[in-house]
Amino acid sequence: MLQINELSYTFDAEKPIFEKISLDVKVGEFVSVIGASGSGKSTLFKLVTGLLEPQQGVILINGEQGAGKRLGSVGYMPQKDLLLPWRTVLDNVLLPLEVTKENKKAKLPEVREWLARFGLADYESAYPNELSGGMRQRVAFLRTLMTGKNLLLLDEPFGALDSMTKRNMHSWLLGLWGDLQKTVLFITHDLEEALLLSDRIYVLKVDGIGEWKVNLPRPRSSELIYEADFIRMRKELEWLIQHENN
Ligand SMILES: Nc1ncnc2c1ncn2[C@@H]1O[C@H](COP(=O)(O)OP(=O)(O)OP(=O)(O)O)[C@@H](O)[C@H]1O
Repeated sequence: MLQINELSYTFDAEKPIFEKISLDVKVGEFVSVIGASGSGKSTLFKLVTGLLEPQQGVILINGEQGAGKRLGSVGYMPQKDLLLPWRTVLDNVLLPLEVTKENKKAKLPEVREWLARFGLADYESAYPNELSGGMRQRVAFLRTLMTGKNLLLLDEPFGALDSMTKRNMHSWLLGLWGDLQKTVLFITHDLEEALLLSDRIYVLKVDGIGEWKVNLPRPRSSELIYEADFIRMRKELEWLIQHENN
C-alpha cells in the first residue's frame, strides 16, 4: 500500500535528515516508526502525506506517485487531538464527511454504530472540554477513520496521555484492530507501545533505517507486556536503538 524507495531529504545540505531510506507497508499491516527526537519522523510523515516533496527517491501509495495523489490518500491523526471546541462530538466526527460533501444524514447510522464501538455513544452531544484525554483521542481517531482512507498515519496519538489511560487505549485498540481493516503507519517514542501494537517496526537512525519484525500472534492482549518473550524483545530493541545511536 505504501512503498518508499531510496528517499533522501535535507533542510540543510551539510546535515541530511535521511539519505536513501526505504520502507514499505502492506495492506492491513500495523507498522511503527521509532527514532530519537530530531531523527526525522515528522518530516517522513510530511513527505508521505504530500506536504513535502522528496528531493530524491520515490513514495508510492497504491502504486501512485505525486504529492497531489498522496494528499488525498491518507487519513492523518496528530498527537494533539485538534478537536473543534465549538462542535459536539458528533459534529467533530462528521467533519471529514462535510469536507468531502458527502451525505451526512445517510451516514449517521454507521457513524452512531462506530461511536458506540468507541465507547462514545452517550457523549455524541458533549463538547470536547467535557471529555477525558482518552475520550478526546478516541473522538480524534474516529474522525480520522471517517475520512474513509485505508492508510492511516498516526503521529504519536497517545503520546500526551498518562500511563494508565495510554494502557487502556492500547487494550481498546488491540480489541478493535481485527475489525478496522485499515493499514496504519504509526509514530511513537514508546518501545513498549510499538512492540505491543505493531506487525513490524522501523527504527530511524542517523545512517539509515532498520527493520524489526514483531513475531507475536494476534489477537493480542495488553497483558503481553508482562510476558518473558515480550520483555526479552523489548530489551533487544532497546539495545539496538541505543547501540545504533551511539
Ligand atoms: N521546516 C524546517 N526547516 C529546517 N529544519 C527543519 C524543519 N523541520 C524540521 N527541521 C529539522 O529537521 C530535523 C528532523 O525534524 P523532525 O521534526 O522531522 O524530527 P522528529 O523525529 O519528528 O522529532 P521529534 O520526535 O522531536 O518530534 C530536526 O533537526 C529539525 O530541527
